[in-house]
Amino acid sequence: MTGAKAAPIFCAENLSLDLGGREVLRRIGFKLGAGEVLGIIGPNGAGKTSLLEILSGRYQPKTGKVVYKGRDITRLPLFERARMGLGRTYQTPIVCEDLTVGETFKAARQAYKPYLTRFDAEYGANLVQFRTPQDRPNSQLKTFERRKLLLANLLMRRPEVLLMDEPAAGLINAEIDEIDQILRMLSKEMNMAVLIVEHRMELLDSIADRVIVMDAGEIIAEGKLADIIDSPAVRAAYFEAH
Ligand SMILES: Nc1ncnc2c1ncn2[C@@H]1O[C@H](COP(=O)(O)OP(=O)(O)OP(=O)(O)O)[C@@H](O)[C@H]1O
Repeated sequence: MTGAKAAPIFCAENLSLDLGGREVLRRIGFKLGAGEVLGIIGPNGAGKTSLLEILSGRYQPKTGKVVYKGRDITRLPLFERARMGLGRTYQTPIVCEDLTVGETFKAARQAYKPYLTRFDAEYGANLVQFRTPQDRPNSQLKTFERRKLLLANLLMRRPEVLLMDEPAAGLINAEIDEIDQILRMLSKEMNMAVLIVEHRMELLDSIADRVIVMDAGEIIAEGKLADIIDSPAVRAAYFEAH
């Protein structure tokens, strides 16, 4: 069973957030099922990244809850959420420039206990078809290789929920197609729940089961991308000045 019909594994309930004395998120809620891909779109400043920060544990909300597998994890720090199976990726794929690919895998294997094996590292690399030689310095990696390296490092811990901030940023079309295939496989074959903040409509159109549109800190539309993208509320958010 896939999509919205699956039991939710990850939920946001009534999340609000103040930053710099201003309310940047208001009453945000959604449910994410195992095997489901939920896209989040919205104009600049809508609050998408702030929401990811709450979901992954960097920000504490003013109100509301983050629930993972039925457990309230709102107060748990980032690393504890990671241990429980929540993976987060960032818009900019930052790797340690002084390490090689092999050293990066080793550091990821030993990031926290239980330490993972080379077999786990190979498993992660195979999932994203990362074929760059182990002795290659990270400083020589292109954006796509950096993204894949970080994703492989994440996947070797076998997360059940992925929170992704613009996984297609800085990629060319052929690379976006590959990311599309990888995300499809992770969600539909491996049953991971995937939440993606993404500006590339073509990627979301292809893989998102459902999309949430945010504007000025609120959810203004939700549904299949094709059904909501031309709605008056969404058009107003994108094309009318606030
Ligand atoms: N640390 C901060 N202090 C004060 N205001 C902030 C802070 N971080 C973000 N904001 C404000 O919160 C609002 C939401 O920002 P956020 O980065 O979450 O939006 P976004 O939808 O991710 O935008 P973008 O698509 O440009 O990345 C914006 O108005 C932003 O200026």
